[in-house]
Order: sequence, then C-alpha cells, then structure tokens
Amino acid sequence: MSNDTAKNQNQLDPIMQIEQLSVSFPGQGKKRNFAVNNVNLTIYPRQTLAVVGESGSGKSVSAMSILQIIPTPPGKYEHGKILWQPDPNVPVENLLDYNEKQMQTVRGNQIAMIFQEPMTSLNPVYTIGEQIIEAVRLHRTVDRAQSIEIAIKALSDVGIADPASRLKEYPHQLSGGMRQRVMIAMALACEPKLLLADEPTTALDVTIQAQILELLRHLQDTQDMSIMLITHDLGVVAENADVVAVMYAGRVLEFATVENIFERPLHPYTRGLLKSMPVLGQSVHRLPTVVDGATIPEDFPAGYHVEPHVTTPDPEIGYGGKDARLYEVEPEHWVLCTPASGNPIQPSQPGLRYRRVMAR
Ligand SMILES: Nc1ncnc2c1ncn2[C@@H]1O[C@H](COP(=O)(O)OP(=O)(O)OP(=O)(O)O)[C@@H](O)[C@H]1O
Repeated sequence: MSNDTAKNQNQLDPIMQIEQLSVSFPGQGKKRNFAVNNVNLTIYPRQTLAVVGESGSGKSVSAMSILQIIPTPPGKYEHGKILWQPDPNVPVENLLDYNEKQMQTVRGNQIAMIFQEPMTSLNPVYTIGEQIIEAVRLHRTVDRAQSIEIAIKALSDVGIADPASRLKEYPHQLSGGMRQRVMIAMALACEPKLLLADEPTTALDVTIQAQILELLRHLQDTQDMSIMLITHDLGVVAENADVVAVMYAGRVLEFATVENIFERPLHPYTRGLLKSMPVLGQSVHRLPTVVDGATIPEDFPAGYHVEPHVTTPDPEIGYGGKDARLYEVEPEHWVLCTPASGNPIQPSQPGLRYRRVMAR
C-alpha cells in the first residue's frame, strides 16, 4: 500500500468520538441528575452531525463538555471519554484527561463554539476588529499587521461588505444577523477543525437563518471542518445534517443518516418528534406523549427483539430498560434498546464509516 493510500485511509478515522460520557448536576437531596447519561457520539472529518431534541435533553451540556466549560461544581464529569484526533498524524487524545492549560490550546483554536445569542461571545465595549484580532493572536503566531489581514479576510469570508471599516464598529452598531456573522468570523478565523454551533440561527428571521446556514455549509467545504449542529428545528436538520443524533433526557436514543432518520425512524420518540414537525397550513403541536407516560429512557419497556437488519420493529416494546444501549439494528442506524436475551447483537459506538460530505 502506498503512503498516500495509507494516509487517505487514515483520514477516514473519526475526528471525535464521545464514549459513555456522563455529566451530572445536583438534584434533590443528595441525588444527582444526569444531564448527559452515557452518551456516545462520533463525528468524522467534514461531517455535520445534528444533535436534536427538546429543551433540557442535554444537547448543550454535551457540547460544552467537549470544551470543558461546564461550571464544576455544581457540574461533574462523572465518566466517559472525549477522544479527539484533529489530524490523522497526531495520536488520539482524551480531552477529559487534559488540564486547563492544555484545554486552552484546544478552545477557540482546534474547536470553536458559536451560540444562539452572539452577545454571549462579543464584548460590547470593544470594537469587533479588536475582538477578532485578539482571538487570532491568542491562537496563531502572527504579528499585528497579519492579524488585521486575517480579521479582514474572516469578515469578508462571512459575507460582510467593506470589512476594513466594519472592524472599527462596536457590536451594538450591527444588526442581529451581522453580529451572528461576526461571531462566526471570530470562531472561524483560527480555522478550527470542529465547530460546535449551539442553536446558531434560532434568534434570527427565516431569511437570515437560511443565509447563515448556507454560509456555514460553504465555510465547511472550504475550511475542511466538521460541525456539531445543535438544534430543535427539524427543518434545519433536514437541510444541513449528514448524520443525526436524537437526544432525550440525557440519552442518545437514535443515531443515523439524515435520510434514515426522516424516512425510517425506528425509535418511538423520534417518530413522535417527526410527527410534531410543523406542516404548512397546520398548527404546531407540542411533542406527543413519548411512550406510555415513560419519562426517562430507562422506563421504556425492555426486551425488544433486535434482529440485525430487520427494519420493522414493533414500536410498542423494547426501547428501554436499565441495560438499554445503542445497537446498530440496520446498517448505519443505531437505536437505544435492549435486545431480547439470547440475541447475539452487541452494542456499538455509533458513527458512519465514510465521508458522506464528499458525496454531497
Ligand atoms: N449549570 C447548571 N446547573 C444545574 N443544572 C444544569 C446546569 N446546566 C444545565 N443543567 C441541566 O442539564 C440538563 C440539560 O441541559 P441542556 O442545556 O444541555 O439542554 P438542551 O438540550 O441544550 O436544552 P436547550 O435547547 O433548552 O438549550 C437540564 O435539565 C438542565 O437543567
């Protein structure tokens, strides 16, 4: 095998694998609530993984755990691994083993995060130029003149006209959509390998939302970047994701290609979520009851007879139980369930094994 072939194959390795991650916060009395409960997720290079689920399902805590920006206490990383390999030529490392100093080399540099509200990231008392330049100089060894050039290019890349004069403006002088673009410019100026986008367009009107998402897709293609897109908007998922993880009560219930999630959802919760999707001309409903009043996945009935590659499971039974794990019940389609005893199928780490983005 030539070196080139070996390298190309190597690049098919995931950029990130989250394994059995659990994060808790204080609950009632001495009990702790698991905001993230044995979560497994995999992201490949240049892939967009959408994490979807209702409010409080653990999407943001999962993303914030990657950067270790959960306040501890009260939060606690209970266990798990966040395996990170930004480049196939460097060894895989567990970010949860990193100390604060090591994490600073990752945050905003290898992995950047953007939020729903750009003012969370932008400081109102500094010009946007000062802020982008500071971010660039923190992470890249460039002089001031070079950092100004990078800032101008970053603003121009996100579609801001006359970027040199925009650098001198303060955040409040910009519209919401513009601020969102500035935040993306700041996040991307350091060319991260992974962008964590937490509801990046929820606060924007539909036209600007479409523009920003189009921009992210374009930047992803040109910058060789993976995106973890957190959203509760299934329309955004359908348009932007390669793979989808459905979260509920801190657990990943289903993980599959975007096509499989929409065309052949297997978990009853995902089916409910899709039914609650607004349809033109119909009123929007809240998510219907999940499964017979069960509120946590463990309460769902156990004993689902998993037959690998059989795609018509009985939706009434078998998605819970304390032993529920993610099983690949058909190719590239993982569901949280408990196989009936005697079934040889083994739980496995979800993740697509090829770069779908290249085929897009
Ligand atoms: N600092 C904190 N202290 C206590 N509990 C917290 C804290 N941060 C998050 N949680 C809890 O963790 C759970 C998961 O929250 P998370 O923000 O990840 O949900 P989410 O799916 O991102 O929801 P949303 O769409 O509303 O952002 C929630 O029950 C929340 O109350």
